[in-house]
Amino acid sequence: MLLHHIHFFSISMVFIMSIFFPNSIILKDKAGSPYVTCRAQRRLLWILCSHSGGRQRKLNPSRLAGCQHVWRLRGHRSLVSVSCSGAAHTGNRQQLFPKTTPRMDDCAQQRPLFTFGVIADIQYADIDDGLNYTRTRRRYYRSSLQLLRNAQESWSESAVKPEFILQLGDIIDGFNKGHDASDRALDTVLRQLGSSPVEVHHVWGNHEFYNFSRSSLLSSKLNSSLLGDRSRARAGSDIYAYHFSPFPGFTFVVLDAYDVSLLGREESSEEYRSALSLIKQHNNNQDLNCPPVLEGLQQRFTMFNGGFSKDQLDWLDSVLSSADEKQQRVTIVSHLPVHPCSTTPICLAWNYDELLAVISSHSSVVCVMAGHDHDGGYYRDKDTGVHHLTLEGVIETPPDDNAFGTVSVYEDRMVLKGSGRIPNREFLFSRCHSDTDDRAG
Ligand SMILES: Nc1ncnc2c1ncn2[C@@H]1O[C@H](COP(=O)(O)OP(=O)(O)O)[C@@H](O)[C@H]1O
Repeated sequence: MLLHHIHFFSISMVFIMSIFFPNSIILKDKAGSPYVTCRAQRRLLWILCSHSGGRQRKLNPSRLAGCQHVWRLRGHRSLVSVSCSGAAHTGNRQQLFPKTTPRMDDCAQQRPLFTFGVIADIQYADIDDGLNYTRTRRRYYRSSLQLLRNAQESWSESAVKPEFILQLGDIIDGFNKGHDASDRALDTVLRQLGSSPVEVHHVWGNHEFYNFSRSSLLSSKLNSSLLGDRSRARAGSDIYAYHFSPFPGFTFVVLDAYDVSLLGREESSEEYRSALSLIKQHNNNQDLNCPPVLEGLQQRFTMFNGGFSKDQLDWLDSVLSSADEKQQRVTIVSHLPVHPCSTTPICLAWNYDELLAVISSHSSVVCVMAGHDHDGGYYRDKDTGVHHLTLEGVIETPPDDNAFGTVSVYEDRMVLKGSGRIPNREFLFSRCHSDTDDRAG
């Protein structure tokens, strides 16, 4: 009964408002679908989402407002049907959006729920260009800062402002350490990143540990875990892993791929000893940065890689269980790629298989994003439907090119708009491998 009253009230409110503010209440797009356009109407939508059906939902007006000024209401072409905000009675947000979504080309016309920026391996240093270890790729240490600037300009000019930026690790290069320039280089890059108000989630890569100890990283601006969900934000005392939810129904988990590693661990620590024992089981070389074999997955056992401890995997397992229950979409973020088909084996996480096992036991994971392999890569896991994206690195991108992406998130997919050498990709959320899966990516 109460629901009917609320429903009637919502229809009446929109009707009355439309008489007084006819142009600001309902606008129609070219297809004739109505938009929510004014603050009052977003507020009304929020009230309905929050209270209808007596269920408090995690939506608030500022989130709605930040969320694009415009909310499309599904399939309702008449004024009265705006009361479809009462669809939130069921607590099912999907009903506010089309169930059948258009293909990628059409997504450009569809308003995303939210967007975010991605960028990897900036590796800034105020030094001349150089080459990678195998001397096959040029590294542009100085101009990587300009490429970051390009990314930010593009994000700040975009019609839909990103909710956040994912910085996928290796923000400054290890060479800074040798020049006693670690702090200066980090300040330079963070100042650039701070020039726009959008929040940045930082992932830690091997170059973070070439420059800083784990404890100093934890107390630095590269620790963005305070932006994460406060309850059970972190995986463990000095493990840098946390999760955050930028939009109802979506969770992002930042992982610490160097939790088990020789990097960032004191030589006297138990963690160092056990990581050393692990790598030595697979790599007999004097120089542990030199891969143990020339081909195959065993190449991953080098000192510039690392892995995930049992504590972190258990924590991830519990985060994903909770996400499964809430039917959320989870994107996992790690510096090291974890699927052998999404990268060259030399860049894989040591115990990538254990992480994949955790992922495959949960229905909520839709995507894994990583950096480290500067050539980038992509693979959709045929068994789980999870998309594994390895983003091309800024550091090996010429100054006249670009390497960043903007991801638009919809109910049933994410669409990566790549800039420069990053290709456009589409990540459908369906779990099972179907005929539509192969066109992803
Ligand atoms: N094949 C290799 N053999 C020996 N050392 C290597 C090899 N590849 C990389 N290294 C060393 O490992 C460290 C990390 O390599 P680097 O190329 O800087 O990593 P990234 O790809 O993350 O930028 C550097 O000190 C580099 O000299």
